Amino acid sequence: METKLPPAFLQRMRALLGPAEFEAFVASYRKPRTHGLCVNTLKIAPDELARRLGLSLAPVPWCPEGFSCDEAAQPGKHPYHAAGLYYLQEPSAMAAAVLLDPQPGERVLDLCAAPGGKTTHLAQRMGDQGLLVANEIHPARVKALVVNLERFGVKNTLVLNESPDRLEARFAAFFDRILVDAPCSGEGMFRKDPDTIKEWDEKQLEPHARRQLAILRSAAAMLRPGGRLVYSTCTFAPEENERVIAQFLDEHPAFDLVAPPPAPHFAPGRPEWADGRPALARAMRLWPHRVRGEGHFLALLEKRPDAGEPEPEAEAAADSRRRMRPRPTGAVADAVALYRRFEGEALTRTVDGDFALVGAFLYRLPDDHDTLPDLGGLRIVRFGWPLGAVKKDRFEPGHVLALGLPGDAFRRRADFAADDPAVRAYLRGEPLTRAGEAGWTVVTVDGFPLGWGKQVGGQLKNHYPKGWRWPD
Ligand SMILES: C[S@@+](CC[C@H](N)C(=O)[O-])C[C@H]1O[C@@H](n2cnc3c(N)ncnc32)[C@H](O)[C@@H]1O
Repeated sequence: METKLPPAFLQRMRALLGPAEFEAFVASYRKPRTHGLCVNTLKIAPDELARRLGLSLAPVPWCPEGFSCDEAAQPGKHPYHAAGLYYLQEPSAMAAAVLLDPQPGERVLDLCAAPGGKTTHLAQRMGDQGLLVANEIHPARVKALVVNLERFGVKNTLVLNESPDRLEARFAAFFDRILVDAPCSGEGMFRKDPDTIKEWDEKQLEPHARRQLAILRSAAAMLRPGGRLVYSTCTFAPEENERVIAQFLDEHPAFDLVAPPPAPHFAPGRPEWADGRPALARAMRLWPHRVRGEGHFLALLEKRPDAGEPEPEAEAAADSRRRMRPRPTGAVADAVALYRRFEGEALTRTVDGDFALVGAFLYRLPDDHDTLPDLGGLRIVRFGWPLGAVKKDRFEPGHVLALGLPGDAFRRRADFAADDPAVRAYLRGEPLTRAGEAGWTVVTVDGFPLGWGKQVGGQLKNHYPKGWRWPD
Protein backbone atom coordinates (compact mmCIF):
# COMPACT_ATOMS: atom_id res chain seq x y z
CA MET A 1 0.00 0.00 0.00
CA GLU A 2 1.33 3.43 -0.92
CA THR A 3 2.19 5.72 2.00
CA LYS A 4 0.59 9.18 1.81
CA LEU A 5 3.30 11.72 2.57
CA PRO A 6 2.92 15.36 3.74
CA PRO A 7 3.14 17.79 0.77
CA ALA A 8 5.62 20.05 2.62
CA PHE A 9 7.88 17.04 3.25
CA LEU A 10 7.75 16.06 -0.43
CA GLN A 11 8.59 19.61 -1.45
CA ARG A 12 11.58 19.67 0.86
CA MET A 13 12.84 16.31 -0.37
CA ARG A 14 12.49 17.32 -4.03
CA ALA A 15 14.52 20.48 -3.34
CA LEU A 16 17.20 18.46 -1.51
CA LEU A 17 17.51 15.52 -3.88
CA GLY A 18 16.77 17.01 -7.28
CA PRO A 19 14.10 15.62 -9.65
CA ALA A 20 15.77 12.35 -10.72
CA GLU A 21 16.73 11.05 -7.32
CA PHE A 22 13.50 12.37 -5.83
CA GLU A 23 11.52 10.07 -8.17
CA ALA A 24 13.48 7.03 -6.98
CA PHE A 25 13.04 8.15 -3.37
CA VAL A 26 9.28 8.54 -3.69
CA ALA A 27 8.99 5.23 -5.54
CA SER A 28 10.44 3.49 -2.47
CA TYR A 29 7.24 4.43 -0.61
CA ARG A 30 5.24 2.29 -3.01
CA LYS A 31 7.15 -0.74 -1.76
CA PRO A 32 6.49 -2.50 1.55
CA ARG A 33 8.61 -1.57 4.56
CA THR A 34 11.55 -3.79 5.43
CA HIS A 35 11.33 -6.22 8.33
CA GLY A 36 14.33 -7.73 10.02
CA LEU A 37 15.75 -9.43 13.06
CA CYS A 38 19.03 -9.05 14.91
CA VAL A 39 20.33 -12.32 16.36
CA ASN A 40 21.26 -12.49 20.04
CA THR A 41 24.76 -13.91 19.70
CA LEU A 42 24.90 -14.32 23.50
CA LYS A 43 22.52 -17.24 22.97
CA ILE A 44 22.94 -18.53 19.41
CA ALA A 45 25.13 -18.07 16.32
CA PRO A 46 23.43 -16.27 13.41
CA ASP A 47 23.79 -19.15 10.92
CA GLU A 48 22.46 -21.64 13.45
CA LEU A 49 19.42 -19.48 14.12
CA ALA A 50 18.78 -19.03 10.40
CA ARG A 51 18.99 -22.81 9.92
CA ARG A 52 16.72 -23.60 12.88
CA LEU A 53 14.10 -20.93 12.15
CA GLY A 54 13.58 -22.22 8.65
CA LEU A 55 12.19 -18.86 7.53
CA SER A 56 13.25 -17.07 4.41
CA LEU A 57 15.98 -14.80 5.81
CA ALA A 58 18.42 -12.63 3.85
CA PRO A 59 21.68 -11.47 5.50
CA VAL A 60 21.93 -7.73 6.15
CA PRO A 61 25.14 -6.70 4.34
CA TRP A 62 26.26 -4.25 7.04
CA CYS A 63 25.48 -6.34 10.11
CA PRO A 64 26.82 -9.92 10.49
CA GLU A 65 24.10 -10.80 13.03
CA GLY A 66 21.26 -9.18 11.06
CA PHE A 67 18.71 -10.63 8.66
CA SER A 68 15.88 -9.10 6.71
CA CYS A 69 12.73 -11.11 6.22
CA ASP A 70 9.20 -10.92 4.87
CA GLU A 71 6.39 -9.67 7.04
CA ALA A 72 4.58 -12.96 6.41
CA ALA A 73 7.36 -14.80 8.27
CA GLN A 74 6.05 -13.32 11.57
CA PRO A 75 9.23 -14.00 13.58
CA GLY A 76 7.69 -12.14 16.54
CA LYS A 77 5.25 -15.01 16.96
CA HIS A 78 7.88 -17.73 17.06
CA PRO A 79 8.78 -19.21 20.49
CA TYR A 80 12.47 -18.44 19.77
CA HIS A 81 11.55 -14.76 20.10
CA ALA A 82 10.19 -15.45 23.60
CA ALA A 83 13.48 -17.24 24.36
CA GLY A 84 15.36 -14.03 23.48
CA LEU A 85 17.18 -15.47 20.47
CA TYR A 86 16.63 -12.29 18.44
CA TYR A 87 15.23 -8.78 18.45
CA LEU A 88 12.86 -7.59 15.73
CA GLN A 89 14.65 -4.68 14.11
CA GLU A 90 14.55 -3.14 10.68
CA PRO A 91 17.96 -3.48 8.99
CA SER A 92 19.03 0.20 8.84
CA ALA A 93 18.72 0.48 12.64
CA MET A 94 21.35 -2.28 12.96
CA ALA A 95 24.06 0.02 11.57
CA ALA A 96 24.40 2.12 14.76
CA ALA A 97 25.81 -0.55 17.11
CA VAL A 98 28.07 -1.89 14.34
CA LEU A 99 29.49 1.61 13.80
CA LEU A 100 29.99 2.26 17.52
CA ASP A 101 31.78 -1.10 17.75
CA PRO A 102 31.73 -1.52 21.56
CA GLN A 103 34.24 -4.02 22.95
CA PRO A 104 33.90 -6.55 25.79
CA GLY A 105 34.96 -4.97 29.09
CA GLU A 106 34.29 -1.38 28.06
CA ARG A 107 32.05 1.19 29.72
CA VAL A 108 29.30 2.00 27.25
CA LEU A 109 26.36 4.39 27.49
CA ASP A 110 23.18 4.21 25.42
CA LEU A 111 21.75 7.60 26.27
CA CYS A 112 18.34 7.45 24.50
CA ALA A 113 17.76 3.74 24.82
CA ALA A 114 14.07 2.73 24.79
CA PRO A 115 12.64 0.44 23.58
CA GLY A 116 16.11 -1.10 23.52
CA GLY A 117 16.75 -2.38 20.00
CA LYS A 118 20.18 -0.83 19.93
CA THR A 119 20.86 -1.53 23.63
CA THR A 120 20.38 -5.26 23.11
CA HIS A 121 22.61 -5.07 20.05
CA LEU A 122 25.33 -3.22 22.03
CA ALA A 123 25.08 -5.73 24.90
CA GLN A 124 25.61 -8.74 22.67
CA ARG A 125 28.44 -7.05 20.76
CA MET A 126 30.12 -6.50 24.17
CA GLY A 127 29.65 -10.20 24.91
CA ASP A 128 27.74 -8.92 27.99
CA GLN A 129 31.13 -8.06 29.54
CA GLY A 130 31.98 -4.69 31.01
CA LEU A 131 29.34 -2.17 31.91
CA LEU A 132 26.45 -1.03 29.74
CA VAL A 133 24.42 1.89 31.06
CA ALA A 134 21.07 2.19 29.28
CA ASN A 135 19.20 5.41 29.93
CA GLU A 136 15.71 6.44 28.89
CA ILE A 137 14.12 9.72 29.86
CA HIS A 138 10.46 8.63 29.62
CA PRO A 139 9.22 6.48 32.52
CA ALA A 140 6.66 4.62 30.39
CA ARG A 141 9.15 3.77 27.65
CA VAL A 142 11.76 2.51 30.09
CA LYS A 143 9.54 -0.49 30.89
CA ALA A 144 9.81 -1.83 27.35
CA LEU A 145 13.58 -1.34 27.53
CA VAL A 146 13.78 -3.50 30.66
CA VAL A 147 11.63 -6.28 29.18
CA ASN A 148 13.77 -6.40 26.04
CA LEU A 149 16.99 -6.56 28.04
CA GLU A 150 15.52 -9.27 30.25
CA ARG A 151 14.45 -11.36 27.28
CA PHE A 152 17.98 -11.09 25.90
CA GLY A 153 19.32 -12.34 29.25
CA VAL A 154 21.90 -9.56 29.64
CA LYS A 155 23.44 -9.10 33.08
CA ASN A 156 25.97 -6.30 33.08
CA THR A 157 23.58 -3.41 32.61
CA LEU A 158 22.48 -0.47 34.67
CA VAL A 159 19.14 0.93 33.50
CA LEU A 160 18.44 4.55 34.39
CA ASN A 161 15.44 6.80 33.87
CA GLU A 162 17.09 10.21 33.72
CA SER A 163 17.54 13.29 31.62
CA PRO A 164 20.97 13.53 29.96
CA ASP A 165 21.88 16.74 31.81
CA ARG A 166 21.39 15.05 35.21
CA LEU A 167 23.81 12.31 34.19
CA GLU A 168 26.45 14.66 32.84
CA ALA A 169 28.03 15.75 36.14
CA ARG A 170 28.02 12.23 37.64
CA PHE A 171 29.62 10.50 34.68
CA ALA A 172 32.17 13.13 33.61
CA ALA A 173 34.65 11.55 31.12
CA PHE A 174 33.48 8.10 32.29
CA PHE A 175 32.49 6.21 29.14
CA ASP A 176 34.59 4.60 26.41
CA ARG A 177 31.70 4.70 23.93
CA ILE A 178 28.37 6.45 23.80
CA LEU A 179 25.39 6.02 21.52
CA VAL A 180 23.08 9.00 21.04
CA ASP A 181 20.14 7.60 19.09
CA ALA A 182 18.38 10.93 19.27
CA PRO A 183 14.66 11.66 19.36
CA CYS A 184 13.87 13.19 15.95
CA SER A 185 11.14 14.00 13.46
CA GLY A 186 11.17 10.37 12.29
CA GLU A 187 10.97 11.03 8.55
CA GLY A 188 12.91 7.84 7.85
CA MET A 189 10.20 5.82 9.63
CA PHE A 190 7.22 7.06 7.57
CA ARG A 191 6.98 3.72 5.77
CA LYS A 192 7.50 1.62 8.91
CA ASP A 193 5.30 3.61 11.25
CA PRO A 194 2.69 5.76 9.46
CA ASP A 195 1.75 7.42 12.79
CA THR A 196 4.97 9.42 12.56
CA ILE A 197 3.52 11.05 9.41
CA LYS A 198 0.67 12.59 11.43
CA GLU A 199 3.14 13.98 13.96
CA TRP A 200 5.47 15.51 11.36
CA ASP A 201 5.57 19.29 11.32
CA GLU A 202 8.17 21.31 9.46
CA LYS A 203 8.10 23.89 12.28
CA GLN A 204 9.31 21.21 14.71
CA LEU A 205 12.59 20.54 12.90
CA GLU A 206 14.47 23.38 14.61
CA PRO A 207 13.17 22.52 18.11
CA HIS A 208 14.21 18.91 17.44
CA ALA A 209 17.67 20.14 16.45
CA ARG A 210 18.02 22.20 19.65
CA ARG A 211 17.11 19.18 21.76
CA GLN A 212 19.51 16.96 19.80
CA LEU A 213 22.36 19.40 20.39
CA ALA A 214 21.59 19.58 24.10
CA ILE A 215 21.71 15.76 24.32
CA LEU A 216 24.95 15.67 22.34
CA ARG A 217 26.55 18.26 24.65
CA SER A 218 25.76 16.08 27.66
CA ALA A 219 27.10 13.02 25.86
CA ALA A 220 30.32 14.85 24.96
CA ALA A 221 30.96 15.62 28.63
CA MET A 222 30.53 11.96 29.56
CA LEU A 223 32.99 10.61 26.97
CA ARG A 224 36.58 9.94 28.00
CA PRO A 225 39.45 11.37 25.93
CA GLY A 226 40.03 8.98 23.03
CA GLY A 227 36.46 7.67 23.34
CA ARG A 228 33.96 7.37 20.49
CA LEU A 229 30.40 8.53 20.11
CA VAL A 230 27.80 7.65 17.48
CA TYR A 231 25.04 10.15 16.77
CA SER A 232 22.13 8.63 14.89
CA THR A 233 18.69 9.72 13.79
CA CYS A 234 15.95 8.19 11.68
CA THR A 235 15.25 11.34 9.74
CA PHE A 236 16.41 12.92 6.48
CA ALA A 237 16.16 16.56 7.63
CA PRO A 238 19.58 18.27 7.37
CA GLU A 239 18.54 20.51 10.29
CA GLU A 240 18.66 17.42 12.53
CA ASN A 241 21.66 15.77 10.88
CA GLU A 242 24.56 17.53 9.14
CA ARG A 243 23.68 20.88 10.72
CA VAL A 244 23.58 19.45 14.24
CA ILE A 245 26.97 17.84 13.68
CA ALA A 246 28.43 21.05 12.19
CA GLN A 247 27.30 23.10 15.18
CA PHE A 248 28.50 20.43 17.61
CA LEU A 249 31.96 20.45 15.99
CA ASP A 250 32.08 24.25 16.20
CA GLU A 251 31.34 24.08 19.91
CA HIS A 252 33.60 21.09 20.61
CA PRO A 253 37.03 21.56 18.98
CA ALA A 254 38.32 18.44 20.80
CA PHE A 255 36.04 16.26 18.64
CA ASP A 256 36.60 14.93 15.12
CA LEU A 257 34.12 13.43 12.72
CA VAL A 258 35.75 10.08 11.94
CA ALA A 259 35.62 8.35 8.57
CA PRO A 260 33.67 5.10 9.04
CA PRO A 261 35.01 1.75 7.85
CA PRO A 262 34.25 1.28 4.12
CA ALA A 263 30.49 0.92 3.78
CA PRO A 264 29.55 0.52 0.12
CA HIS A 265 25.83 0.37 0.87
CA PHE A 266 25.70 3.76 2.53
CA ALA A 267 25.71 7.23 1.01
CA PRO A 268 27.94 9.98 2.41
CA GLY A 269 26.66 12.89 4.47
CA ARG A 270 25.90 16.04 2.50
CA PRO A 271 28.19 18.98 3.39
CA GLU A 272 26.25 21.27 1.06
CA TRP A 273 23.12 20.77 3.18
CA ALA A 274 24.92 22.38 6.13
CA ASP A 275 27.86 24.81 6.12
CA GLY A 276 29.79 23.07 3.35
CA ARG A 277 32.65 21.69 5.48
CA PRO A 278 34.00 18.64 3.63
CA ALA A 279 34.29 16.52 6.81
CA LEU A 280 30.50 16.16 6.87
CA ALA A 281 30.81 13.71 3.98
CA ARG A 282 32.20 11.27 6.60
CA ALA A 283 28.69 10.99 8.07
CA MET A 284 26.49 8.28 6.56
CA ARG A 285 23.04 8.32 5.09
CA LEU A 286 20.91 5.24 4.58
CA TRP A 287 18.29 5.91 1.94
CA PRO A 288 15.22 3.68 1.49
CA HIS A 289 15.66 3.80 -2.30
CA ARG A 290 19.29 2.66 -2.05
CA VAL A 291 19.30 -0.01 0.68
CA ARG A 292 16.89 -2.68 1.83
CA GLY A 293 16.00 -0.73 4.95
CA GLU A 294 14.44 2.49 6.21
CA GLY A 295 15.99 5.98 6.38
CA HIS A 296 18.82 6.72 8.84
CA PHE A 297 21.66 9.13 9.46
CA LEU A 298 24.85 8.21 11.37
CA ALA A 299 27.92 10.14 12.46
CA LEU A 300 30.95 8.69 14.26
CA LEU A 301 32.67 11.24 16.51
CA GLU A 302 35.91 10.86 18.45
CA LYS A 303 37.16 12.87 21.41
CA ARG A 304 40.86 13.48 20.88
CA PRO A 305 43.10 11.52 23.27
CA ASP A 306 44.73 14.76 24.41
CA ALA A 307 41.37 16.36 25.20
CA GLY A 308 42.20 16.49 28.92
CA GLU A 309 42.75 13.77 31.48
CA PRO A 310 40.04 12.44 33.77
CA GLU A 311 39.96 14.33 37.07
CA PRO A 312 42.58 12.84 39.45
CA GLU A 313 40.01 12.99 42.30
CA ALA A 314 37.55 10.93 40.26
CA GLU A 315 40.22 8.32 39.58
CA ALA A 316 41.21 8.25 43.26
CA ALA A 317 37.58 7.86 44.31
CA ALA A 318 37.12 4.96 41.88
CA ASP A 319 40.30 3.34 43.25
CA SER A 320 39.15 3.64 46.83
CA ARG A 321 35.74 2.16 45.93
CA ARG A 322 37.55 -0.77 44.36
CA ARG A 323 39.63 -1.26 47.52
CA MET A 324 36.59 -1.07 49.77
CA ARG A 325 34.64 -3.76 47.92
CA PRO A 326 32.38 -5.01 50.72
CA ARG A 327 31.58 -8.58 51.57
CA PRO A 328 27.87 -9.19 51.82
CA THR A 329 26.61 -8.74 55.36
CA GLY A 330 23.29 -8.96 57.19
CA ALA A 331 20.21 -9.34 55.01
CA VAL A 332 22.24 -9.61 51.78
CA ALA A 333 24.38 -12.41 53.20
CA ASP A 334 21.23 -14.24 54.37
CA ALA A 335 19.65 -13.82 50.92
CA VAL A 336 22.80 -15.05 49.18
CA ALA A 337 22.87 -18.08 51.50
CA LEU A 338 19.27 -18.92 50.55
CA TYR A 339 20.13 -18.41 46.90
CA ARG A 340 23.17 -20.72 47.22
CA ARG A 341 20.94 -23.41 48.71
CA PHE A 342 18.56 -23.05 45.75
CA GLU A 343 21.47 -22.94 43.30
CA GLY A 344 22.98 -26.15 44.70
CA GLU A 345 19.68 -27.91 44.27
CA ALA A 346 18.44 -26.48 40.93
CA LEU A 347 21.47 -25.28 38.92
CA THR A 348 24.56 -26.95 37.54
CA ARG A 349 26.69 -23.81 37.90
CA THR A 350 27.47 -21.02 40.32
CA VAL A 351 26.66 -17.37 39.80
CA ASP A 352 29.63 -15.38 41.10
CA GLY A 353 29.98 -11.67 41.72
CA ASP A 354 28.63 -9.07 44.12
CA PHE A 355 25.03 -9.06 45.25
CA ALA A 356 22.50 -6.53 46.47
CA LEU A 357 18.96 -6.71 47.82
CA VAL A 358 16.30 -4.40 46.42
CA GLY A 359 13.25 -5.01 48.58
CA ALA A 360 13.01 -8.80 48.67
CA PHE A 361 14.73 -9.22 45.29
CA LEU A 362 18.31 -10.41 45.08
CA TYR A 363 20.42 -8.89 42.29
CA ARG A 364 23.78 -9.92 40.97
CA LEU A 365 25.45 -6.55 40.32
CA PRO A 366 27.25 -5.77 37.04
CA ASP A 367 30.91 -6.86 36.92
CA ASP A 368 32.30 -3.33 37.05
CA HIS A 369 29.71 -1.79 39.36
CA ASP A 370 32.42 -0.71 41.81
CA THR A 371 33.91 1.65 39.24
CA LEU A 372 30.63 3.58 38.99
CA PRO A 373 30.28 7.06 40.42
CA ASP A 374 27.85 7.76 43.26
CA LEU A 375 24.36 6.99 41.91
CA GLY A 376 22.53 8.54 44.88
CA GLY A 377 19.45 10.51 43.81
CA LEU A 378 19.35 9.04 40.30
CA ARG A 379 16.31 7.05 39.17
CA ILE A 380 17.70 3.52 38.98
CA VAL A 381 15.34 1.16 37.21
CA ARG A 382 17.45 -1.97 37.18
CA PHE A 383 20.94 -2.58 38.47
CA GLY A 384 22.35 -5.86 37.17
CA TRP A 385 20.67 -9.23 37.02
CA PRO A 386 17.60 -9.97 39.16
CA LEU A 387 18.02 -13.56 40.38
CA GLY A 388 14.87 -13.99 42.40
CA ALA A 389 13.02 -13.18 45.60
CA VAL A 390 13.60 -14.11 49.20
CA LYS A 391 10.36 -15.45 50.69
CA LYS A 392 10.70 -16.08 54.45
CA ASP A 393 13.22 -18.90 54.59
CA ARG A 394 13.32 -19.89 50.94
CA PHE A 395 14.45 -18.50 47.60
CA GLU A 396 12.05 -18.24 44.66
CA PRO A 397 13.80 -17.93 41.28
CA GLY A 398 12.94 -14.94 39.11
CA HIS A 399 12.01 -15.19 35.44
CA VAL A 400 15.20 -13.45 34.36
CA LEU A 401 17.39 -16.05 36.06
CA ALA A 402 15.99 -18.57 33.57
CA LEU A 403 16.58 -16.25 30.60
CA GLY A 404 20.12 -15.33 31.65
CA LEU A 405 21.57 -18.86 31.59
CA PRO A 406 21.81 -21.57 28.92
CA GLY A 407 19.54 -24.61 29.12
CA ASP A 408 22.25 -26.91 30.46
CA ALA A 409 22.65 -24.70 33.54
CA PHE A 410 19.45 -26.17 34.98
CA ARG A 411 19.15 -29.59 36.63
CA ARG A 412 15.45 -30.05 35.85
CA ARG A 413 14.30 -29.20 32.37
CA ALA A 414 11.07 -29.71 30.46
CA ASP A 415 12.26 -29.49 26.86
CA PHE A 416 9.93 -29.22 23.87
CA ALA A 417 10.43 -28.80 20.15
CA ALA A 418 9.39 -25.41 18.78
CA ASP A 419 6.35 -26.89 17.02
CA ASP A 420 5.15 -28.84 20.08
CA PRO A 421 1.76 -27.37 21.17
CA ALA A 422 3.03 -27.53 24.79
CA VAL A 423 5.36 -24.58 24.05
CA ARG A 424 2.54 -22.24 23.08
CA ALA A 425 0.39 -23.56 25.94
CA TYR A 426 3.23 -22.70 28.33
CA LEU A 427 3.63 -19.22 26.82
CA ARG A 428 -0.13 -18.67 27.25
CA GLY A 429 0.30 -19.40 30.96
CA GLU A 430 -1.28 -22.87 31.02
CA PRO A 431 -0.10 -25.70 33.27
CA LEU A 432 1.43 -28.68 31.47
CA THR A 433 0.56 -32.29 32.17
CA ARG A 434 3.81 -34.23 32.34
CA ALA A 435 5.76 -36.52 34.63
CA GLY A 436 8.97 -35.28 36.21
CA GLU A 437 10.99 -34.84 39.37
CA ALA A 438 9.30 -32.46 41.83
CA GLY A 439 10.61 -28.90 42.09
CA TRP A 440 11.55 -25.82 40.11
CA THR A 441 11.95 -26.81 36.46
CA VAL A 442 12.98 -24.69 33.50
CA VAL A 443 10.87 -24.96 30.37
CA THR A 444 13.04 -24.92 27.27
CA VAL A 445 12.30 -24.76 23.56
CA ASP A 446 14.87 -26.82 21.64
CA GLY A 447 17.13 -26.36 24.68
CA PHE A 448 16.67 -22.57 25.04
CA PRO A 449 15.10 -21.44 28.34
CA LEU A 450 11.68 -19.76 28.23
CA GLY A 451 10.91 -19.54 31.95
CA TRP A 452 10.04 -21.47 35.08
CA GLY A 453 7.51 -24.07 36.00
CA LYS A 454 7.13 -26.02 39.23
CA GLN A 455 6.64 -29.75 38.98
CA VAL A 456 4.01 -30.98 41.47
CA GLY A 457 2.79 -34.55 40.95
CA GLY A 458 1.91 -35.09 37.29
CA GLN A 459 1.66 -31.38 36.52
CA LEU A 460 4.09 -28.58 35.72
CA LYS A 461 2.60 -25.46 37.29
CA ASN A 462 3.07 -22.42 35.11
CA HIS A 463 5.28 -19.58 36.41
CA TYR A 464 5.57 -17.67 33.13
CA PRO A 465 5.06 -14.02 34.23
CA LYS A 466 1.54 -12.69 33.68
CA GLY A 467 2.68 -9.61 31.75
CA TRP A 468 4.68 -11.75 29.32
CA ARG A 469 1.98 -14.29 28.45
CA TRP A 470 0.87 -14.78 24.89
CA PRO A 471 -2.78 -14.17 24.07
CA ASP A 472 -5.15 -17.14 23.59
C1 LIG B 1 14.95 7.12 18.51
S1 LIG B 1 14.35 6.75 20.07
C2 LIG B 1 15.48 5.58 20.68
C3 LIG B 1 15.33 4.21 20.07
C4 LIG B 1 16.24 3.21 20.72
N1 LIG B 1 17.63 3.64 20.67
C5 LIG B 1 16.13 1.83 20.09
O1 LIG B 1 16.95 1.48 19.26
O2 LIG B 1 15.22 1.09 20.46
C6 LIG B 1 14.77 8.17 20.98
C7 LIG B 1 14.50 8.09 22.46
O3 LIG B 1 14.90 9.34 23.05
C8 LIG B 1 14.03 9.63 24.11
N2 LIG B 1 14.04 11.08 24.39
C9 LIG B 1 13.08 11.99 24.17
N3 LIG B 1 13.47 13.20 24.61
C10 LIG B 1 14.69 13.06 25.13
C11 LIG B 1 15.61 13.96 25.75
N4 LIG B 1 15.34 15.24 25.90
N5 LIG B 1 16.76 13.45 26.19
C12 LIG B 1 17.04 12.14 26.03
N6 LIG B 1 16.22 11.26 25.44
C13 LIG B 1 15.06 11.72 25.00
C14 LIG B 1 12.68 9.13 23.63
O4 LIG B 1 11.84 8.86 24.72
C15 LIG B 1 13.05 7.88 22.84
O5 LIG B 1 12.90 6.73 23.62
